[in-house]
Amino acid sequence: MAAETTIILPVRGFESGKSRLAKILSVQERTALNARMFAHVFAVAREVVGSDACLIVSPSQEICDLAESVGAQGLIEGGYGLNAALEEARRAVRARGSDGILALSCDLPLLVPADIEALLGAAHDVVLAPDVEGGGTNALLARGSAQIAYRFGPGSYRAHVHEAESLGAGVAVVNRPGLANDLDLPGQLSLLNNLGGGWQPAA
Ligand SMILES: Nc1nc2c(ncn2[C@@H]2O[C@H](COP(=O)(O)OP(=O)(O)OP(=O)(O)O)[C@@H](O)[C@H]2O)c(=O)[nH]1
Ligand SMILES: O=C(O)[C@H](O)COP(=O)(O)O
Repeated sequence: MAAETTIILPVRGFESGKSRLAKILSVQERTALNARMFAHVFAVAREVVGSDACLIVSPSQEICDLAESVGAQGLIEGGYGLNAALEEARRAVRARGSDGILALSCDLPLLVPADIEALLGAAHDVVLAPDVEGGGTNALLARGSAQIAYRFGPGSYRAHVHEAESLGAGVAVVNRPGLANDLDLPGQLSLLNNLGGGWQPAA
């Protein structure tokens, strides 16, 4: 039977992601950091919906192989950035009949299962989790025919609200620490204290 909600996890190659941290972390350190954050978010997603309701979209064969080794679906993207990758993933998910599609960022060190459950429990067609500043979108759940265009990039939260309003879809907003605190900048590295070791910068 098709899953009620499928979670799409978009992830850049571990070596290339989090380029805004390149001034303070080496490529090896950023690789470890990205791998650690992905492992965390993926584990939480699997705990809530199960591996077979997770689709990882990435330019990295290694990451897709990793996803498939634990029963999730891996999809290699065509290479045109985050929004295009998510659209490709959404087509794949819809082809298998899932009703709800949750696009979830993989840079959320504080994420816990109750965060995803809060998104799934919101009774609206479009459910958004903005970042702490209200600029970006860290999670976007769209149900049924309310499949709004992905507008990730600067100001994406307002853009997603606008897309939903244009479609006449009801919007719920979920504000929780685990969803709002994405890690982008050096000043946010302390968020990683929530995770175990494996990413620490060299002394
Ligand atoms: N598949 C895929 N995922 C992406 C792409 N760009 C960003 N992501 C993922 O989208 C989520 C949010 O991305 P950002 O906060 O922009 O992270 P980032 O691109 O690694 O960070 P910067 O390089 O500092 O901009 C993370 O899970 C990223 O891995 C892309 O082109 N393709
Ligand atoms: O809304 C977005 O585009 C993504 O969450 C990434 O935003 P960020 O680069 O501010 O993390």
